[in-house]
Parts: sequence; structure tokens; C-alpha cells
Amino acid sequence: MKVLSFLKPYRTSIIIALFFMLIELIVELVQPLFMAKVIDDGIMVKNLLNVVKWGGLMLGISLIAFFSGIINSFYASHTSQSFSYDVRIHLFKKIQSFSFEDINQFESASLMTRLTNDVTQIQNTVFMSLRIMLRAPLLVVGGTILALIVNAKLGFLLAVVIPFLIVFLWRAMKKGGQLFNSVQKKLDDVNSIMRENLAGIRLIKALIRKNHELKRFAKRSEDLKKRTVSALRLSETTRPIIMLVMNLTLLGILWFGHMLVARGGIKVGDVVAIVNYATRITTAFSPLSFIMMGLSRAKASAQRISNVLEATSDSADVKRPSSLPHVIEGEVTFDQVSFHYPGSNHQVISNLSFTALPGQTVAILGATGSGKSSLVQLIPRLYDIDSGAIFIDNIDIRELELNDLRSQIGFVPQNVFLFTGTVKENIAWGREGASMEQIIKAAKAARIHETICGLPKQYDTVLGQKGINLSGGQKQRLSIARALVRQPKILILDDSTSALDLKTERNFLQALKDYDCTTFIITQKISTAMEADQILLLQEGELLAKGTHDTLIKNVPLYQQIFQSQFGRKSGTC
Ligand SMILES: Nc1ncnc2c1ncn2[C@@H]1O[C@H](COP(=O)(O)OP(=O)(O)OP(=O)(O)O)[C@@H](O)[C@H]1O
Repeated sequence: MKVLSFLKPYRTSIIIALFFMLIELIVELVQPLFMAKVIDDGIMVKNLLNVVKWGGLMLGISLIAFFSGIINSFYASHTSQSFSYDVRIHLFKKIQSFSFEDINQFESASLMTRLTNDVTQIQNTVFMSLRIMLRAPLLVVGGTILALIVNAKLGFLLAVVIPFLIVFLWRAMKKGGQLFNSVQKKLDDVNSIMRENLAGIRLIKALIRKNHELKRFAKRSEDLKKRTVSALRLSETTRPIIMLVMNLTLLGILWFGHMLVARGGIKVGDVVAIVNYATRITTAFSPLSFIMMGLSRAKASAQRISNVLEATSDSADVKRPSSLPHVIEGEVTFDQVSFHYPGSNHQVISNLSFTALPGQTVAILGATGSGKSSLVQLIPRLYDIDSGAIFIDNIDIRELELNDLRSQIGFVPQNVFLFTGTVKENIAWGREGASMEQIIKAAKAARIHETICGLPKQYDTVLGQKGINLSGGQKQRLSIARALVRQPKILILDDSTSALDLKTERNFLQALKDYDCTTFIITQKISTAMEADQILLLQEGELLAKGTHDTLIKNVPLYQQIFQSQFGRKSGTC
């Protein structure tokens, strides 16, 4: 599993932790032997010197075990915490590089569970492995072997029972793995409802759907509870069964040992040593069943994390990319482009060709679902096309490095998203190290500067989660400013001027000229389209017409209808 490879850098820490764990184990295994010596060579023969000698040795090795435990704990926690930090960072980076197909496949709620719960699960397991997980089975096996060495007849009882218990525990663990896997899936479901409710809390309140959502949440929580209970039931019944069998074995050892002592076949100290081994094995089994369940849970988590780490990344970069000049012209050409979304058969863009000259404003018009957003997403390669080609300054965008390509593009998506932070930070987010001058210039062009000046702390005003203290139109303009601060050569506005009134929109389009960028503006408004150098009229993914307002209004009936519906008069009268 890929996730385990993250342990490699901590080999030295792991070896040190295991070394001190082994010392603790050896002390635990030899202590009963020393105890037998105290009894047989000291107490039974009334030799105080031997009691002090062997007792002193027992104390000495206990101190060694004590310090070994502390060192082991230190390295185990260092390794597990560093390991989980690395896994979390890699997962985060991987998710950032996800293709849209992957994001759909995993769902954000599931990715959240993987980043948090699953990582914590394996972090705990790594710690437990280094601290006690290996010690417990070694203690079980080592204790049995030493009991056989001390006395083969009495130790035999342990040697027979323990393999059965190990097989039993192994089977329970396999079953537990499946159950815990489904527990994590149910947790994803609960998280998904939580996420939806937090994001849509206003809608839920406005439409009085609180009870409906509560029922949905309660249903998913109930499923999670049921699944967790059956998983825990398995682990909780496993332990008492093992305890019962071990206690019966202990009784058998005492009974059989008593008979052997009576016949003079074994010394009392040896019986005490074997009883001591049996007790230690019993105590080792208790965390062992707990650990085995933890291990099966961690296995499920490790698999879920590995699935994310092994997923394909963003649209693949080419091996030897062409590089764009530092300053590009901004000519964009679509040459017979066709596209469908991964996992869907529906052709969203069909055989579409046009050229946007540097600095031109291209309005994209069309009914809802006609493919406008899909078309513009192809320019920064948020998706790759099926056939045809897209060129920027005559270079096929598939030959460019993604970062190189995207650094030239300003993108304002349909759904505005603001980050928690100040107005200034939200605008500067578009460009690393943007100066205050550049921020203000972008805000002025986006027609939001005056609004910002009216805020309590102007550019230092803190915006809440998703910018709750701004109106929809203000948020839209702020995110336009964020795109403009990049000083892009290609600007994509996906229905981002819908909330601007006619005058503001006209001023904004005018101000864009200072930025000298090729602008794609998706709009439903003819008034916006009229300002553009070129209009693309889409219908069901096909380019029905392209040209200026004057050309389309003369020749394209659909454009005439849209014009009429918005202006309420026939074409030609304008
Ligand atoms: N992620 C996706 N996976 C599969 N199909 C999609 C996806 N996004 C959009 N579609 C489909 O692609 C088609 C075009 O959608 P698109 O969002 O490009 O239209 P649009 O013209 O921008 O619509 P609107 O004006 O409503 O935003 C629609 O049929 C839609 O169902």
C-alpha cells in the first residue's frame, strides 16, 4: 500500500523504537525466571542472600525496562506524528492536483474524512505498533516458548491453547476489517449531510426545511450507529472469549502443576514462573484483540488513503512542454473542438471553431445548458478536449505546462467564492505579492473600489465565511478584481456581470481596455453582447452563429428573438 512508503524516512526512529521495545519485552520474559530463582533458591531453602541477589536483579532489570519504555514512547510518538503530518500534506497536495473527474469520484465529504479521521486512525496504529503492537504477539509467542523450556509438561497446555486463540483472533480481525471499512463509508455519508447543511443553511432556514434535514441527518447517523455497534460488538465479544479460555488454561496449569509438585516432578518456583507467563500472556491478549481490531480499522483507512494517493492527477502535463513567452499576445483559437464530460456520453461541445484576436471582447450567448461554461473551462484546461485543438498564440495548449498556461488566465467562475480574511487579502489572493497599487487598480476597474472605501476598515475589513457581509453583486465584483489583479492576458467571466446594472457594466467593460486582455464574457444580456467585438451564439453545444451584433441582428433569427425578448422591439429599430 502506497501510504506505508511514507514510513521510509523514519527508518532510524523505527529501529530505535523497536530496539527499546525489544528490551522491555526481554525484561518481561526473564522476570518470571528470576522470580522462580527467588522462590526455589531463596524462599524455599531460606537463603536470604539469594532472595536479595535475585530480587535485586529483578529490580535492576525493571528499571532498565522503565527507561526503555520512555525512550520507546518518545520515538514511537515522533514517528507516528511525523508520518501522519507527511501523509496529510501529500493528501492535500494530491487533492489540489485532482482532475475534476476525481473530485466527482471521491466527493468532498469523503475526502474530508480521509484527510482527518483516516489519517488519525493510521497515525494511532503506527504509534501502537511501535509501542505495544509487536510486543504483545512477541510476548505471547516468547512466553509460550519459555514456559515450554521451564517445564515441557506444564508448558504444553499453553502451547496447545495459544495457536487456537491466534487463529480465532485472526479470523475476527478479517471480519472486523470489512465491518470497519463500511463504518468509514457511513461516516462519509454523515459528513456529506453536515457539509451540505452548513453550506446551505440559509436556504434551509428560508424554505423551513430544518425538520426534513434533521430526518436525513438522523437516518444517516442511525446507519452509522448500527454499523459501528456491529463492528464493536465483534471486537467486544472477541476479548471476553479469549479471557475465558485463558483463565480456564490458567486453572488447568494450577491444577496440573499442583499434581506435579506433589509427585516431585517440578519445583514450586517453576510452577510460579509458568503461571506468571500464563498471566502475562493473558494480559497481552487483552490489548492484542483491541490492537487487532485497530489494525483492521487502520487497514481500511490506509486503503482509502492509498486510493486517493494513487488517483490520476490534473490534466497531465506533457513530457517536454513548449513554453509561452513571458508576455503573450492573447490570441485564442478553437479549431473543430469537441468535448464530453468524463463518465458521460453526452456531447457538450461539437466541432466548434472560432478565433478571438488579442484584446478582443468575446461574448458567449446561449440558452441554459447550451455549453457556455463548458466551453470556457477548456481554455485553462480544467478539462481536456476529445478532438480538435485549442491554440493560444498558435501554440496548442496541450503542449504547454499547466502552470504556464494558467498563469496567463484570469478566471471568474459562476459561483463566487470568497475566503475568510480581509478585502485586501481576497483580492491579492489572485496574485502572489500583489502591491496595494495593483489591488486598488483592479478594484477600481471591477467597480468595487468605492464600495470598499465605504466599509468600516476599507481594504482591511474582514470578510466572514464566504464573504457574508457583502451583497451578491459586491461579491461578484470583488472576485472580478481578484482575477484582474493577475493582469491576465486572457480573462474569463462566467456569468460574472449578471448583477451589474447597465451603466456599471458599460463602465467596467470600458475599464477592461486598460488591461489589454482577450476577454470571454458569458452573458444572458444582449446589452453586454452589444459591447463585444465578437459574439458566439451557442445552441446545444454547437456554434449557431458568430459575428458582431450588427451581423447577427441582420442574419440570425434566434439572436433577433433574444433581442426582441429583452428589448421588446423588433431589430433594426435600434
Ligand atoms: N461536471 C459535469 N459532468 C457532466 N455533465 C455536465 C457537467 N457540467 C455540465 N454538464 C452538462 O453539460 C451541458 C452544458 O453545461 P454548461 O454548464 O456548459 O451549460 P451553460 O450553457 O453554461 O448553462 P448555464 O447558462 O445554465 O450556466 C449540460 O447539459 C450539463 O448538464
